[in-house]
Amino acid sequence: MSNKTTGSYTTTGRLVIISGPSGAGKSTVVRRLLDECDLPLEMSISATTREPRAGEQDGADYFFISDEEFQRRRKAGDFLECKEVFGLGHWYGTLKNQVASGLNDGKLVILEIDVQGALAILDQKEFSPISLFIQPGTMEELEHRLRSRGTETEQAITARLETAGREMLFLHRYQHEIINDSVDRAVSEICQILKVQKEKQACSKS
Ligand SMILES: Nc1nc2c(ncn2[C@@H]2O[C@H](COP(=O)(O)OP(=O)(O)O)[C@@H](O)[C@H]2O)c(=O)[nH]1
Ligand SMILES: Nc1ncnc2c1ncn2[C@@H]1O[C@H](COP(=O)(O)OP(=O)(O)O)[C@@H](O)[C@H]1O
Repeated sequence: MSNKTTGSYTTTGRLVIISGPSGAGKSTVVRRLLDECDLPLEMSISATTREPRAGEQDGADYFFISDEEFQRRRKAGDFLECKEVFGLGHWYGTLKNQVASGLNDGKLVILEIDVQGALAILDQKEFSPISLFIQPGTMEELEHRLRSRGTETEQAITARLETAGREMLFLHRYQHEIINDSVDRAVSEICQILKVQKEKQACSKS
């Protein structure tokens, strides 16, 4: 991942940060984007210490690992960024080895991560990620989506809603705001933004 001569990250690929409140529809939109957007996209699979939900697969949705393993890998420097999200004791982190080959191969490597993690990457000068903040329209809609998804306890829903209020304050740090009131529209807007960025990058190299 690190360019041996300059010590900086290679610029052939690009990180794409997709974040925003839990329940805004990030996973739904990213899944569709990977299927429908005609660009060299690659998903970075994060590690987490939370329990898998019904239907989630290790190595596809996340690498589900123990607290001990997570902290061991954290100390070993395996993460590009990692955070305890929602204050419920669950850690999430972007693994360096998940982004390295994609960046070297010129891919747009998608990081679906929380706002703290996004800010940590935006603060690292060696990256110039494309950053998108997905939001649901209203807090009422967010709560409705979290409840109807049916995956969280009441405590987890409350933590997500409280965190959402704080996350909205960082919207200005992102290049693009996507209001996900229609998945079709959100997917096509994001695909269009990524195409424009990819074109710009190609032009600046030629
Ligand atoms: N900082 C960071 N956040 C992550 C990472 N992977 C996932 N997240 C975020 O952790 C939060 C919780 O994710 P998850 O438990 O899957 O719940 P959901 O957002 O309600 O679907 C979401 O905001 C994710 O975007 C990661 O590698 N790093
Ligand atoms: N535009 C939308 N309109 C209505 N429901 C949506 C929309 N996008 C996502 N959802 C639903 O909202 C819930 C949360 O979406 P999800 O993708 O899991 O959010 P996140 O990954 O941001 O936590 C899911 O039940 C999903 O089907």
